[in-house]
Amino acid sequence: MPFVRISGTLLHYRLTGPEGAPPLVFVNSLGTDARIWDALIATFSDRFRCLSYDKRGHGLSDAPEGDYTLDDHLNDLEGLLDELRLDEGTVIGVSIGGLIAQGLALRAPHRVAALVLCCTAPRMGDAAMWAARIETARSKGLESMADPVMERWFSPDFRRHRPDELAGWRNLFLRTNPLGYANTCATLRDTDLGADIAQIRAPTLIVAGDADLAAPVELVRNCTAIPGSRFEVLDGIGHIPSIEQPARLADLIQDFLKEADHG
Ligand SMILES: O=C(O)CC1=CCC(=O)O1
Repeated sequence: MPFVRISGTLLHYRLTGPEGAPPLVFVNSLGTDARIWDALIATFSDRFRCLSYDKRGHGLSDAPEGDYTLDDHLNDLEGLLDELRLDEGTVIGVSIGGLIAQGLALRAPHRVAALVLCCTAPRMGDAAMWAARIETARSKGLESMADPVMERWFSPDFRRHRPDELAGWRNLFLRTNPLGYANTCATLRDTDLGADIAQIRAPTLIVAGDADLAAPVELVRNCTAIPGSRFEVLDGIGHIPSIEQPARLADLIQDFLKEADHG
């Protein structure tokens, strides 16, 4: 069954690939669900055990009431890994998913063989910006945000040339539970790992997109405080490289895993 209850919260997950193969764990961004990883997982699931899940407040997972903390997300992820008996893996996160990945590497380093941080930073946005988004989501829902969010997620080229995909991902955003969305914005409002990430010892690949308006290249560069990390910029790509250019992202991850001796 692709559902599991962690401390009362129902989480939806997908697990593919050979049993016993090295795990890849995928963590989604705000306003999306596990489907953003499908194309990438298709290229890895012949030789890796691939876990993706809808983080709380998103997709088919529960959207509990109240502001979510980084620890809530980490408890969910560690609970899921325990339940599926995945002791250690490469954790690949985008945006808030990358923040959760950094949090896991700090809280449970033994579980993180390597990190892939896409379009993320130790601190994203500021408190006032997240407070405004929380207020809008709670009082009016997500409709009024959909167009600006698509501009932040996707490059101008993607929006111009791939209108059906744009419409589909917009639908995904609009079908997100507004309260789950707002409660997740609270995690972003309250989390700053800037003083901590220099302690991370996992081999780390950092990926930015030069057309990303949500996490501009210079913001993502803050992740390079992780010692020994490798920083790559994908040209012409927005905030969700696993959707816009999964093959280019897969190549970067494959090279990195080989170098880190995990592939
Ligand atoms: O601005 C957006 O909606 C994109 C985003 C910020 C944090 C996250 O996970 O996605």
